[in-house]
Amino acid sequence: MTIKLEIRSQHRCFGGLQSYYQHHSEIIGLPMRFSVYVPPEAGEQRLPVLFFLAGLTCTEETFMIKAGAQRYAAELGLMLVSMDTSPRNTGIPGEADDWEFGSGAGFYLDAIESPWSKYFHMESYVTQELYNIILGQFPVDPKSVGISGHSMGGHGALTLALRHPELYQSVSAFAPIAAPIHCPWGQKAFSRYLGKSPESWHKHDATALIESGHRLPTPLIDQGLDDPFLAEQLHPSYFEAACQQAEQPIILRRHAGYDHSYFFISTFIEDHLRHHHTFLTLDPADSAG
Ligand SMILES: N[C@@H](CCC(=O)N[C@@H](CSC=O)C(=O)NCC(=O)O)C(=O)O
Repeated sequence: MTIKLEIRSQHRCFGGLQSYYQHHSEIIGLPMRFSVYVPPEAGEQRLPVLFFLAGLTCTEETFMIKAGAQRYAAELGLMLVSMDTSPRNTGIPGEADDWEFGSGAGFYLDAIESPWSKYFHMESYVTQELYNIILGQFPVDPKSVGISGHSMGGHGALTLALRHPELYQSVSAFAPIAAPIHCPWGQKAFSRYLGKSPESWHKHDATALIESGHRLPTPLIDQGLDDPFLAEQLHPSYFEAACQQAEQPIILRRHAGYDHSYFFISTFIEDHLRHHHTFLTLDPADSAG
């Protein structure tokens, strides 16, 4: 089924095209916005694509404006997709009162607790509706799909790759919330979106998913050591320990002096795009065995 997309704006960028879209989302029940960068190679060719999940307070614009990814995507022939970080204007009282929860803080899961369960279906939106729009209505190779993200979006990238291994062939993250059940951001969001059951929390925690046997393509993870959220919110070492215990390959790089901002992301985005491009253009014959 072709979904009607409203083009909000389009901009030539490094020879490709940066576009912003809005559409009615069946899964959310409200309008949703997303952004796409199509590199210059696109024509008859089907391209690898990278979904980027942004963090708390961000929108579909943040990554495209601040990460500086298009220069490398144009060079590599990689399509980029980013999306808003939650449903908006739902009418739920207080939805936009707290930057850590509600609007701009959908945590890439499907809420099961009222009132959030009526609209907050970000996991299904990203893995089903938006995924099908991108694969069905853009020049994409359906076997070459990567996922990345930052902070809350890094949690989203890791958990969606772990929960839906058939959908994503490459994974990376910047400063992910790597063990949300052990940090205040995660505990606030999970208690309100998912209720009290520990089982439902574990299904959306990257570290717990590794511990329970889920696996993902070797993720590249970058973490700044001057990140003000590192000690209390992010816990990459919990994820690293679980991966070591499970013999899950992982590339975790720690960078002295870098913080949580898009200055950090823009410094290392080239490495992430090259990581995805390598995985997404591997000849299956080379990786068999
Ligand atoms: N508003 C907050 C800061 C919020 C913040 O730092 N958001 C990060 C993601 S944090 C985890 O998901 C972000 O990417 N912000 C966008 C940006 O342009 O930097 C505060 O006031 O402290």
